[in-house]
Amino acid sequence: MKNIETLDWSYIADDLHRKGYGLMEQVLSPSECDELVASYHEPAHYRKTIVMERYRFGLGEYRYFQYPLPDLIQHLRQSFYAKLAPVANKWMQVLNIDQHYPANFQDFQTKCHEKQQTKPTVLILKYGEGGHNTLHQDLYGDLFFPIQLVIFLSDPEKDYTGGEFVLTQQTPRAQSKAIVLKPRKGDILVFTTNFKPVKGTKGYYRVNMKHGVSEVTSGNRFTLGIIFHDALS
Ligand SMILES: O=C(O)CCC(=O)C(=O)O
Ligand SMILES: [Fe+2]
Repeated sequence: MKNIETLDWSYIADDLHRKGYGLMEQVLSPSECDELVASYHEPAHYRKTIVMERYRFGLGEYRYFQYPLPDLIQHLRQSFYAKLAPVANKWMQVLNIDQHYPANFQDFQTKCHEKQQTKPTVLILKYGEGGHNTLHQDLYGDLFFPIQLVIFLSDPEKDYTGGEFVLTQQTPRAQSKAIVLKPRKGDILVFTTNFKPVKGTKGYYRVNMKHGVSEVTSGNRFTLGIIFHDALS
């Protein structure tokens, strides 16, 4: 894994402010990705498996990790949080929302626990042919962090086809804009969980964002999602 400290954080912060997402290329090595994919089949890591069609979330399956998280994931969650908290705080400030995110992850987690949000939300997702994920937002209680990550564990065109990552951006009183991305294995996509500020003529306003995955047309696609807030259940 690349050293998180040496990634270009000012570039990512800029992209998040401007577009609501930013891509960090080749952060995990192919073997780290393969190990995570292999761990999908070790039930001891997980607290719950969700068959997506049962809830009409799409077609595919995902598993929520159990605490303690594997070291690599815990490290990514803590170190990305610390880099992203200033961006989140800036968003809340310009939107006049009374929410301050502590500088370090442990303190944020304590705030989640105080709201009974104690269950880990980190998940690994698997989509086969026909698999897809309907547009959604990952909110798991009142307290949420407005930015999250997806780590791409499979190679587009080699391991699967189709399966683009889709973001929609909904400006008040307008139709949604779609953004379609196809990151490579080992890339980390950082994106908005529910809304981001946009500067208008009379100050900042909110645009809502959702994300999902278009249909996988062949092969298998695995991703790892890191959401920073914990869940009520
Ligand atoms: O599989 C994907 O690319 C999206 C996963 C997702 O919705 C998430 O991690 O929150
Ligand atoms: Fe999601």
